[in-house]
This record gives sequence, structure tokens and C-alpha cells, in this order.
Amino acid sequence: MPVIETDSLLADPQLLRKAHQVLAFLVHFYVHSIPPDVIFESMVIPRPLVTPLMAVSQALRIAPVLTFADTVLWNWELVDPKLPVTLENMHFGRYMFSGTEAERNFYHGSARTELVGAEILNIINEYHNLPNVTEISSVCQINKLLERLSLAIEDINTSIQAMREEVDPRVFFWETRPWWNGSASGDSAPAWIYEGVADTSKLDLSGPSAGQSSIMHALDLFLDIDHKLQQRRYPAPSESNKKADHGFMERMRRYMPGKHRAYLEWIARSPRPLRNVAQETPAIREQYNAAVTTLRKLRDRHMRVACLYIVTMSRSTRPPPGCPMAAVMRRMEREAARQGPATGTGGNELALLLKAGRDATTRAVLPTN
Ligand code: HEM
Repeated sequence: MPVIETDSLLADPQLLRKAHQVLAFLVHFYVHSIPPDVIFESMVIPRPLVTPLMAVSQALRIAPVLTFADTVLWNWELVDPKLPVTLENMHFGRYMFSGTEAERNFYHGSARTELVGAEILNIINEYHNLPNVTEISSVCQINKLLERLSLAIEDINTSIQAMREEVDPRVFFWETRPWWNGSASGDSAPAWIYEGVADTSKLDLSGPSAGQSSIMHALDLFLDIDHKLQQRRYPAPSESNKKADHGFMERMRRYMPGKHRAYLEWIARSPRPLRNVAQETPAIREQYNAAVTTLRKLRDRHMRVACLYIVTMSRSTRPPPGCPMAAVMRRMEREAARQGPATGTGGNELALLLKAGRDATTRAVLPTN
């Protein structure tokens, strides 16, 4: 295939996003469709895919690999273009790997969370637009915002729970998830080499994860959840907390579109960090703690779902594949077996990672006396 030029796309963000999505899907199709009897030390991705993908990724300031944005945020179209953007008027899974309902519903359920997120962004903006945070009227308003925040987090919780009904765990684990694997995802999975790129090992190539959802990061930053264990908080991190990958969430931000990352940096630089304000203002501490506790419950629920979909399924047997995908499926099965303990995207030990996130959330709760 020829190496196509991308300069003509640079002025149009919509075309850039489309190009990233198509090229990233093609890279994952390419890698995971290599026949099972061909063993590679490393996986060379050819220039016609790599050169344009690198260029559009640089323009969007996003990782040059399949991301949450490609699979969820940009992976829908309006059923009726004359009607507004609502869940009912959106068709998900424009691009898919397995073409299964499990895959489509995973994208759909994740996008539902992002739509709830719009309310969360409004709340964050309303908070920052308050004229001050100390007057009694502002205290009442902050409490109302925090009440709304708790409700929105509960909606996300309900949405994740609903995925249990919508996404078949076996199909998800065996037929969908392997397509998302990025470079070196698993101890002995081959590292990818991007042809024509000086040092591929410096690129972010771990593949998509809902850990790249900008909404969840916005929530964490607004409530000041300390994933990196930089603050002295109570209860002290457990031994297993200390062993977890504390850089995961920060790394996941590099897989977001640059503009989303910029928004998160803006929240992080807030001149009135909510947790500090709650610390200094007893009248809002209770509502702040309620929002943090709701987020902790969400992480508890998410952990149970992730364990069912990944840990439990990794011990199940794969349903028999139909032709013509049998060879590809055998290869994926072999890779899954090689991966050892259930890992998340990028080779994290799943249970450690998710528990550490849950416990970091618990530690944000402020003492009330
Ligand atoms: C069937 C549904 C789901 C499964 C099986 C699942 C699985 C996982 C797994 C395995 C991880 C570990 C890191 C990785 O491999 O990427 C993870 C992390 C994460 N997921 Fe999910 N997930 C699901 C739904 C969602 C949804 C709907 C959201 C919300 C947008 C979400 C948000 C997150 C976040 C924020 C993390 C980072 C760790 C944390 O914040 O605790 N997940 N998930």
C-alpha cells in the first residue's frame, strides 16, 4: 500500500479523529490477524499504517494506538441527524472487531457513562464560577452541587451494573477484548515496532481502557483522589496498595485527546481546590464526604464487574469459534493462556490496581469532628 499524506486533514479536527480511528483499528486488525503458526520476536507494523497514524496522533496530541476515544467517544453516529444527541438517537459500534452484541454493548454502556458525565462537567464549571466559596449563600450552593454530584456518580454506578445484563462476559473476554491488546500486553506477547519510527519503545501503545475516560479523571481531580499516594492520609496504604501501579491513571491521560488532557490540567490547577475548601468549611464536609463515599461504592461495584469479566472468565473455556476466524481465535487463546495472572491493559495486575484505586478514594474522606 502507498503511504498516504495527511497534511490535507490537519485543519479539520473531525477528519483527524476519523483518520486516527480508522488507522488505529487497522493496526489492531493487522497485529491480531497474523496467522497462529507464525511466531514473531517482535511485530513490525508497516509504514503505510504507521506514518499517517503518527502524523494524525501528533496533531490530536493522542497516543498512536487504539484508545477509548476511538472505540467509544467517536464510535457512534446519529440515527436521525435532525434529532439531538441522546442515547436513544445514537447508534454505537460503527467500527467493531468481533461484530458481536457484547462488543457493541460495551461501547454503548461506556458511552452512557460519558453522557452522565456531561452533568459532572457542568457541576465542576458551576463550582468554579461561584463568586466566592466562603459566604453562607455559596456554602448552600456548594452543598447543592455536591448533592447533584453524588446523584450523577450513582447514575454511573447504575450504568455499570446494567452492563452485566447487556454484555455477555464470555463473548467479551474471548472474542472482543483480545483485539484491544496493545504492544507487549502480556509477559511474552511481542513488542510492536513501528516501521520508520526511531524508537517505538518510547511510544504509548498499550491499547484502549475505560481508565482513559476523561469523566472519571475529572471526578478524581475535582474530589482530589490521591492515586499516586503523595499525601499523608488515613488509613495508611496497605502493603498491596503500595505494590500497585500508582502511575496507571496518569499514564492513561496520555491516551486522551490533547484537549481533554488540557481540561484536566485546568481542574488540577484550580485556585479553590474543593477538598481544601471542605477541610476549612465544616458545613460542606458532610456532602463532600458523601460524594467521595459514592465514588468509593462505584469503584467497589466496578471491581466486582471487572473481576467477573476478566478474572473469572480467564478460568473459563473459550466457546468454539466458527470459520473463518478459527485460526485467529486460536492465536488469541494461546496469548491469553500465556499471560498468567489476570492483567489489565498494559499488564497491570488487575485486582491490585482496582483495589488501590478504591482505597485511594476511601482515603479522601475527611474527618468530621
Ligand atoms: C463490563 C464492563 C467493564 C469491565 C469488564 C471493565 C474492566 C476494567 C479493567 C480490566 C480495568 C483495569 C485496567 C485496564 O485493563 O484497562 C479497568 C479500569 C478502569 N475502568 Fe473499567 N471496566 C468496565 C466498565 C467501565 C466503565 C463503564 C467505566 C466508566 C467509564 C470504567 C472505568 C474504569 C476506570 C476509571 C478504570 C481505571 C481504574 C480505576 O479508576 O479504578 N470501566 N476496567
